[in-house]
Amino acid sequence: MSSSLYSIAREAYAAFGVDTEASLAALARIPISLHCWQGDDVGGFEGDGLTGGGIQATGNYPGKARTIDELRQDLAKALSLIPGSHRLNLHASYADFSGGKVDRDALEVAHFQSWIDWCKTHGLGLDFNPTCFAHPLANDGATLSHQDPAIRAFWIEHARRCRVIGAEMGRQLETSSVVNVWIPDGTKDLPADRKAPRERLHAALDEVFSTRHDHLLDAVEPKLFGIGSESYVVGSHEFYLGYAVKNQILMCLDAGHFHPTESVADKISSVLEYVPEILLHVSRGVRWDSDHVVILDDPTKAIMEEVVRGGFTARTHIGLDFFDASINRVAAWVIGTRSTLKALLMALLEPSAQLRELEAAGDNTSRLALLEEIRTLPFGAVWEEFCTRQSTPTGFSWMGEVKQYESDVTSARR
Ligand SMILES: C[C@H](O)[C@H](O)[C@@H](O)C(=O)CO
Ligand SMILES: [Mn+2]
Repeated sequence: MSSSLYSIAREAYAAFGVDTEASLAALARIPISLHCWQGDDVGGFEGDGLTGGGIQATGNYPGKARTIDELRQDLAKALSLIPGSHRLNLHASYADFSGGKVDRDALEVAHFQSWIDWCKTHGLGLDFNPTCFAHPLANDGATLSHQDPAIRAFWIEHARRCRVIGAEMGRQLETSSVVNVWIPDGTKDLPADRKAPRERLHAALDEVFSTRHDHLLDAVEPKLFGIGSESYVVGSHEFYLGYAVKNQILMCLDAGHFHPTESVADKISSVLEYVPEILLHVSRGVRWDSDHVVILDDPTKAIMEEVVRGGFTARTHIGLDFFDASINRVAAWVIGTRSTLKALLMALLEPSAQLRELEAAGDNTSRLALLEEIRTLPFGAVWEEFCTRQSTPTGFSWMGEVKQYESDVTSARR
């Protein structure tokens, strides 16, 4: 039964022409892809952890997952506290090596079958990523654009295999897998030659993407700068936007990968003019691409407003990309995913028809007034109703469950 608070909220939104029931139904249909790498600080199961390659997890909060079983247990806990039906986003470095370890250019579906089975059991779709970092052959700061053809070939083979694996994940789970290519390639200081690495990357990507697979959605992820690639990133925005448009694949927009004064929200309708679909990496950069846990902040709200206002929900794949090792990792997943969902729900509760009418009539005064007025509508009651209907904890009560889990499970990990 709906709460009396929700009934009041429903009336309040109805006064603005908003049907909260339709918004709740729409939210329930939007999956968020939870990134496995928040659970263990991007460590993976190859044994070497996060080394080299342009990303960095900071913090040493106790209790990180050390094995596949622990990571799955933590993910299941987080998912039980997040309303809705979601997906898992897996990196290749999280392969199941129980049958024997292989290098990345020899990975096969068999190394991910237990993940596919786990996702099936938990009703999750599965997305995938080649891992082109934290590997001796990535230590030069170059992978797919490496000047050594043998090293380039290694990474081409890895990415090619990841697409085969992703397609099989999509086939078995009956929901296409988004396979996103991000590479750390770039230089710390000013390069003498910006052109040659980009030519090599272009040719390498053409090899990676040369085979068509069903049940697979290819995505490429650009970046402004990274650790060790402060002066030059081979896979820049212009590079990948051109590549995605030319090949009609997905462009990944990571909220931390632009200059801090740029609006990622503003890019969505531009990019979707030219590519069929996009992948979002919802993140929170603090001064730089720091990958802080997503919160209900203005940039996140603006991104979701654009997705909803543009009618882009079916063409947008929403993934998370943060890794904070300084707080409870299960809580980090829950905070970031619930905040992303809240931003989406807020966008779905906008009186969009009224706002468009005012804009079309040139009444920009009323448009601004209305946008300000709806900020104080009783959003919280609609969110709580969503949590209740999805049988997940309302309010702050989920944190008690994380604390209990910490004391029962993760605190014993050393
Ligand atoms: C682990 C991810 O692939 C990585 O975070 C990438 O998506 C990225 O954003 C690198 O800055
Ligand atoms: Mn990213």
